[in-house]
Amino acid sequence: MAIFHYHDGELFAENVAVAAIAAAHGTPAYVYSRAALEQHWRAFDTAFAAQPHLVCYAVKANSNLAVLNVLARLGSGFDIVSAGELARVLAAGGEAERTVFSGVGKTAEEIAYALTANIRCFNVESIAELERINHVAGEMNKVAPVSIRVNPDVDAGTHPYISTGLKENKFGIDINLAPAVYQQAAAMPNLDVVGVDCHIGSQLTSVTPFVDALQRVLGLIDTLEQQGISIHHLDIGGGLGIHYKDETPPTPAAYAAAMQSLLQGRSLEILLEPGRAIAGNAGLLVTQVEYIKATDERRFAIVDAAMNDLLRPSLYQSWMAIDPVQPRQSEALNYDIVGPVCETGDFLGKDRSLAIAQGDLLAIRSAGAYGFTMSSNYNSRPRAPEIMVDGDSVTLVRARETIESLFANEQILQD
Ligand SMILES: Cc1ncc(COP(=O)(O)O)c(C=O)c1O
Ligand SMILES: N[C@@H](CCCC[NH3+])C(=O)O
Repeated sequence: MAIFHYHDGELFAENVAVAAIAAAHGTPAYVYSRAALEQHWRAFDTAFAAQPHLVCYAVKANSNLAVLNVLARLGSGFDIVSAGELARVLAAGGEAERTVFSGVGKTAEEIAYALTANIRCFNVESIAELERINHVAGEMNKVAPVSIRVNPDVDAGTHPYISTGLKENKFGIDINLAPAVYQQAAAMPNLDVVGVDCHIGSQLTSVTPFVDALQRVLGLIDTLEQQGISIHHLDIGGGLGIHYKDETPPTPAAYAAAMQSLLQGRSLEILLEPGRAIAGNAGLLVTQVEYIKATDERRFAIVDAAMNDLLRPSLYQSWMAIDPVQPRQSEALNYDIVGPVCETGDFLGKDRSLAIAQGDLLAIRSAGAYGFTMSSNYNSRPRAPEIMVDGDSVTLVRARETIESLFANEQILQD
């Protein structure tokens, strides 16, 4: 049985009617499925079972403590990009020793915090960052485990805003320059070179760019071996796409098979950093139609969720499925699904054929990744609650923000 499915004419999350969740917690609201999170994480873990590996879930996709805790209980590692994400992992019961620290802009404070926590590895993105980590580790009398994120100059074939492995992107170190940078790193007294890292982009729907990148990275590892630098782990990043509309991304098993065909005979531990493929289709955003408004040009369904709740359609023109929670039999008409925010770009879907009326609930699908984590308070809108379904049980895992909390840290001048 699909985890989000229709039964008796209404949408369910596991064994719970989405309309019942909306009635209890209001809208807009994020709804996650524990079973889906577990199933998606296990799909990666099982696919790579043939070799030493660690699935390091990319926290940025969905960093709710309950989500991180569900994955930590399975033995997940984590990929973080800030001190805040590390603090979340630790608060959720995850282990720093199973956590890698990515990102181009780590501050000295973040590096010190990660070293104190005993992080598994820093994925380093520049020479200046290597120098900073070496310096901070030295001051703390520590040796920092590092791997260098290399940029293999591979076209991931995805949206330009989420492609990261091209020379023109800010990420990583040019793979052609990497041997010299590894020599520099190896000579720094407070660094321990343990790995190579590569992440080429997000929402990839073909294995070809992954395979191309892996071939280049394995060539680098061979070069490094010849230069006396031995590599313990290879972090192949995240990026595997999901089904939003008509994509047919490779399954984790197909992805693993393609990668493993190149890895045979090598004694490398493989680290993975999937985010979207674990959390994306484990969540939806439920929203209510506030008004129907027709002009000469278009028909709008104005809903109570907006770009501040779910930015992907506005930011990337992403298409996300929008389904009625309790479908009607009436005639379907074309609607633009828009929010109350004062921006023309505030839309969740355009030209959608739907049979709906004022007051109806809609589910925006595939919203478990890069949904809540990219939300904001724009237009002074409190952030939506997050709710985890587990079989028959429903837990509010983050309460709806209150209006007072929006300005609790502000103050007015005294005179
Ligand atoms: C370094 C790094 N690792 C992992 C991820 C997770 O990517 P995805 O959610 O596409 O699997 C990202 C985001 O693209 C990233 O920048
Ligand atoms: N936020 C993006 C993905 C960015 C990946 C982060 N490295 C999305 O929603 O598709």
